[in-house]
Amino acid sequence: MNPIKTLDYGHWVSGDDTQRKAFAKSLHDQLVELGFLKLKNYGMSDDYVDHLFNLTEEFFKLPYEDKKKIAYFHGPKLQRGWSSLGSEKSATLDSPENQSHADLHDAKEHFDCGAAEDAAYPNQWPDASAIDGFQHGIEHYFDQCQKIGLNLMEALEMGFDLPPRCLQTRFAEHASQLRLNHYPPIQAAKLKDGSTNRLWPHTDYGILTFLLQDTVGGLEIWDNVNQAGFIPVPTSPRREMIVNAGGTLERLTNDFLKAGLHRVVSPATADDEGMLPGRYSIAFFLHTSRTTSAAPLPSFISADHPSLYEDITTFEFERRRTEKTYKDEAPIANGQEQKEIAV
Ligand SMILES: O=C(O)CCC(=O)C(=O)O
Ligand SMILES: [Fe+2]
Repeated sequence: MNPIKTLDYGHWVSGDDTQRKAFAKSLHDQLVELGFLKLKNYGMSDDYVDHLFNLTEEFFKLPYEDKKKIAYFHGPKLQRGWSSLGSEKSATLDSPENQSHADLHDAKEHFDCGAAEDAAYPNQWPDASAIDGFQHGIEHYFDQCQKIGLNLMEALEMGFDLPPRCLQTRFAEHASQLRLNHYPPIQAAKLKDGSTNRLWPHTDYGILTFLLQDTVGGLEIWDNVNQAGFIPVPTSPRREMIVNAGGTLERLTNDFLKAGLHRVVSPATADDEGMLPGRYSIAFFLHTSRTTSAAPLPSFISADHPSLYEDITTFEFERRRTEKTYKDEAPIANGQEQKEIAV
């Protein structure tokens, strides 16, 4: 049986005391045991989510020249705008099996943005004339996710029996990020040759990630319960929101809770010789204010379990992680090369 449980978010926001306590306990248990769960009834209709996926598809279908205008180049700034195929290298992150594989490619392109209020790192949007309603639609979804995230922080405080508001007060600044992912159609055989994957195993950096995926499949999570390999995340029902714990939460809890390792591969049902269809996903990364500490909270430190992490800011933690993924960055491929990398 698939161990990813589905929690009813409605029980948290409008349930009675018993339902709220049960939700907080399940959230805690799922994150501690597996690092993943799914949410239903999170307040967005199927039509709304369809609209988001339509905007996502429209963005990636824009001509190469339009995307290039808002290309992100690695540097001191945070990721904003379009990252071309192969520019980021998730294989250099933290999977036990791929630590030194800087030459492995992710067969995807993505678009990143922060909060509209995040003046320190302004967003880069495509021309409004090229794609109607994109900025407004994505900003709106961003705000919905941020609200869900803050609500879940209260649930986590209850689930972990932490002092009230000790997590919620860490979000004064708007430092979360939203990523649209596009995995272009690719020959299944290309993923089997060992150098390319849709997305190599990695953990995310923030507190929690909220992920929506389309119906193509291929997302797999590490089975932390049995330690017996990766297990597929079912694509149906499509509208459930997948939640996973990120690296900052792992640090704050002093490893009491581990960040969920995940990857995107060929779906199990794929024909080994054929083409995999293109795939889209939408990931929201809930981050604390950049100046807050990423050292373990006092509640998770004891004589038996001393602090495992140095006291750096969450921003510094994220910066170090991003630095790794752009190691050996290739120059941005031109339009034709983009197509060749994809197939
Ligand atoms: O595409 C997916 O399903 C996963 C995306 C992901 O893990 C990420 O963007 O960090
Ligand atoms: Fe991820």
